[in-house]
Amino acid sequence: MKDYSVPENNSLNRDELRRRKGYKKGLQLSILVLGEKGSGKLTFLNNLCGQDISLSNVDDGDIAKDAAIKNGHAIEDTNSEYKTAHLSPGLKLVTKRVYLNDELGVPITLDVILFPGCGDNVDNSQSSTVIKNYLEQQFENVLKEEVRIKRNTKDTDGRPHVCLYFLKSTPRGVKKFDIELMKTICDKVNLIPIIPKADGLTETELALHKDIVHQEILRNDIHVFDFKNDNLGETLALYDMDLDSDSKKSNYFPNTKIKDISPFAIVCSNSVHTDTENGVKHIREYEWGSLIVEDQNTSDFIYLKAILLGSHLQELKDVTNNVLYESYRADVLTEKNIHYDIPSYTCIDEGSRGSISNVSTRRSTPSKTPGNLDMGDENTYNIYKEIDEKNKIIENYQKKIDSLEKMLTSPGKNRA
Ligand SMILES: Nc1nc2c(ncn2[C@@H]2O[C@H](COP(=O)(O)OP(=O)(O)OP(=O)(O)O)[C@@H](O)[C@H]2O)c(=O)[nH]1
Repeated sequence: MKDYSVPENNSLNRDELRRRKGYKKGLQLSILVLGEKGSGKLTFLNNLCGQDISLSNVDDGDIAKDAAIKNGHAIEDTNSEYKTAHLSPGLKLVTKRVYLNDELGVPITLDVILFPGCGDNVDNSQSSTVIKNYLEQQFENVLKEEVRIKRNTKDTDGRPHVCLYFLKSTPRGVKKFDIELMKTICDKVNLIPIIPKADGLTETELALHKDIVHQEILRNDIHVFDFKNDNLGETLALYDMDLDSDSKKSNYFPNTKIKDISPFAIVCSNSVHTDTENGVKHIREYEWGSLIVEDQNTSDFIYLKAILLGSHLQELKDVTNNVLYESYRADVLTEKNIHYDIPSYTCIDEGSRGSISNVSTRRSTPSKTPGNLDMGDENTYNIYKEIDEKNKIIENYQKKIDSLEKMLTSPGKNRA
């Protein structure tokens, strides 16, 4: 386990201090996992978490589930044997909170969200809408909470930060249903396509399937998470692992771009092997021998794990909040003809935080001009009312700040 204490005679920069503070508090990530029955979702999650997460014993207190069910966007999972989901029509929602530590010993709270039955019904036509509604409902919950005077965003934020979409290889390429669903949700969640059970494919078949998935994504204008120019070497280094320089031990070079290996092809297993030197590893056994799931040469599993729980965890959250949610928020407020700039404090970084007065003046101005708000709409009226109350509070604070500033800058007062 890493030591996060400040070393003697060594001053840490602000970013490093902030990072360490965050690490002490622990990290949180919400993962939505989609894919048809038997595609290996649960096995992957077990390998990712390093424990049997046993979804049959779901946590009833989960926010996402409650929120969706209350709003009629998903059918409650009354049958704890969720594995029989395909026998009954419709789509279920299962959520689970898992507590784990990453390789560096940092505590991570992982919220897992699954929709058993997705793509498994004879008629799957409603699934895309249900899942899209669920994602929008999570945004809506945050938006409603944001405009309250006393906010409790911690308990109402059920937004998944990433969707791992398991695309089983079929002789006909990617299924139409999967393309439709990915298209429907790609602007609501960071999408990362996965090719599971890569051990069932020869190298040539895998390359062909990756290429087919890639082409379908481009042709259908599906927006997948943008890894920009990040490379694999850095990803592993940040997670305290090295890309094996021995080309026999790694499929890629350290400067290989992550986007060039996507979609990730993974192999997972429920068999655990523990030894004193390498700790716990997952093994997939065959008649001819065995594979270690965590080996760099076996599949892309270890890169995906490093990306999710290490190098890109914060970026997945930032993009969810600052890009996907912001776009939803702008669309909703524009639709309702609300021209207010509802404060989004998370977007204010150190650089732009300098002037509180700028922020409050900008927000307070429109509170006196309701414009063409549809005040007949109760929801709009409530939002407007809460914004107005909030702006009044900000204005009062601004007045106090102004008078304090005057006191401080007045030479007569300073001398007194
Ligand atoms: N060969 C191979 N089998 C795998 C792999 N991953 C999972 N499996 C097997 O595939 C079967 C289904 O795996 P699950 O993880 O239960 O699949 P799931 O998508 O969660 O399925 P549902 O729970 O029914 O939705 C199990 O027998 C796993 O052992 C893999 O990488 N390779």
